[in-house]
Order: sequence, then C-alpha cells, then structure tokens
Amino acid sequence: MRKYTSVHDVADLDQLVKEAQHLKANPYKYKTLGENRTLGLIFLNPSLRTRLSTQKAGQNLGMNVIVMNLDKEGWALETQEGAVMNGTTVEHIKEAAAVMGQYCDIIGIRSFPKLQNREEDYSEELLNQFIKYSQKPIVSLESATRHPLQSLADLLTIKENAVAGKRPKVVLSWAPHIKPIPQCVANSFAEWMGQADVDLVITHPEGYELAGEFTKNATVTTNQEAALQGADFVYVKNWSSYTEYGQVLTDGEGWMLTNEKLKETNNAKVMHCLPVRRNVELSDEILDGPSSLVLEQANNRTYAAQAVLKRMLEAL
Ligand SMILES: NCCC[C@H](NC(=O)CCC(=O)O)C(=O)O
Ligand SMILES: NC(=O)OP(=O)(O)O
Repeated sequence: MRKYTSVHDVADLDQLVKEAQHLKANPYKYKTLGENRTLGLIFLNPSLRTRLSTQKAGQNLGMNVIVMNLDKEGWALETQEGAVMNGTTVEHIKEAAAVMGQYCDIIGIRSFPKLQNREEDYSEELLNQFIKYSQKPIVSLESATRHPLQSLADLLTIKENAVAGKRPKVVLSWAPHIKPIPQCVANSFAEWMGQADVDLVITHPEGYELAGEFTKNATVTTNQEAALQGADFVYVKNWSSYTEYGQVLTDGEGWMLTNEKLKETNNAKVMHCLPVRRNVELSDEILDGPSSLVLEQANNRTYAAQAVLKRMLEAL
C-alpha cells in the first residue's frame, strides 16, 4: 500500500480489519519489520489520539518515529503554484514535502478543512501536494474530507461488539455543537460503513445532508426517533452544513442522545471518535454508562494504524 487516504485505497476491507484484530492480540509480533525505517507524523492541527496511537503503532513495528507540529514549529507554508512569496509564507510545500520525504520512509499528515470554501477543501489540495512532492507513502491522519484511520478503528470496534450472525443496524446521529465542525469524520464513517456488512442509517436536522458520494449505501432521515428504532450501534457526531458550507444552521436542541432515547434501540452501543464536549454532544449518563464504546474505539486506533503501517512497510 502506497497511499491510505480513504476506503478506496483498501482493496480488501475484511482482511485489513482481521489484520488489525490480529495485531491487537499480537502487537509486537512484527517488531523487526520497521527496523531502520522512519515514520514522520506531521500535524497542522491539534491531536491527542491520532498522534499518540500512530506513534505507538510505528514503535510496535520497530520504526523510528518523528513528530512535528508543522503549524506551530515549522515555517509558514505556501501551497499556491507560481506564488510570489513576498508576504507571510516562508517555504513552499514543494521543498518542505520533498525534504520530509528524504528524512522519512512513510509520512502521516493531518490537515483540517478551513470551512471557508467548499471546492477548495474538497479538492484536498494539501494532502495531494504532499503525496506528489514527498514521493513517499502517505497516511492521512485526518484530512479536509476524511478520517480513514478513525473509520478503520470504528469498523474494528463494531466487528468486535456485534452479535454473531446478525447484520448490525448502525445509526450515524448528528449531535449539537457550539461551533462549526468539519464533515470529515461523518463523511468517512458513512463511506466505510457503506462498504461494510451493516445497515447504515444517517439522521440529522434539515440542511445537514452530507455530500452524496459518501452516503450512497445509506438511508437518510431527519427523524432521529425513527432512525434509532432497533439500532445496534449509534455513532454520535456533529458536523457543520455541507450545502450551506461550514455554517451552523441550528442550535440542535433535542438532538443530544440520552438514555431515554436509547430505549428505542436494540440496547445499542454508543460510539464517538473523541474529543467530545460533554453534555453538548453527548450526555454524562451515556459517556459514563455501560453503553459507551468511546474508550474502546480510541484503544483500537493503535491497531488500525498498525495494520496500515504494516502493509506500507511490506510494500517498501
Ligand atoms: N480528530 C477528531 C475530531 C476532530 C474535530 N473536532 C474538533 O475540531 C473539536 C473542536 C472543539 O470541540 O472545539 C471534528 O469533530 O471533526
Ligand atoms: N479521534 C481523533 O482523531 O482524535 P484526535 O483529534 O485527538 O487525534
């Protein structure tokens, strides 16, 4: 594998999940695979889970890992072709990515959307420029439109907690937030679940429709109560509007999941990628109660990353 930016980079999804499961049981089995190989993790936005779990995944495979908060510790980056750099940007991505490619065998990069211009965000310019100019295998650590390491960990978590022999009903349920949040976790989750052996229902208030390319295999409804009927998993997530790009259209009153609402479900397990704003996106009673899988999801991030890095190392 030379590129891990979406589910489309995975030829055999089931096999990758099995590999992650195998690595969870045997985390140090491939301790020599990454010997004398360098993993560079580049962040243009904050991170707790992705940063630590991917670092740990690389170390479990014997890699040297270097981490840089490029937004704070690097030179201001220019991405425009042909730019006359007489302003605030100091270094072009052409040199920056090429130099990092010389230091690293595999590069992970996180870069959020700006939520100002939809076409610009959805073109994934920064991620694609990194792929082009670094000349090295690239792992998305969450980009403008997707979060594939999160989605793989989510799928693993669902596989582990599903009742054997039953195709699970998975509901992606929009939640309130205090500010505009990217669509990438929701896009990515919908895209992955659309490829998995699950029934996917997405519920959100009017105006929060995700881009059609991500929701092809989903049932979409603005009726949360109906969506929750018989659910086995409820994935809670806020996102800002895609159609009225980057806007917050409602305070979302009544959309926060509660134990009362969970009564409609098939004793559903509740998921969230974290970080979560308690009692805005999700209630204390759920996060502190028996239905929450959020910590298990975060734990599975290590093995999702390890499965992807293992494949990349094997292809070097
Ligand atoms: N990496 C996981 C989630 C990242 C992002 N959350 C945030 O930006 C939270 C910001 C805040 O709550 O202020 C999101 O939900 O897409
Ligand atoms: N879920 C997730 O990606 O968390 P971080 O933003 O902390 O990495």
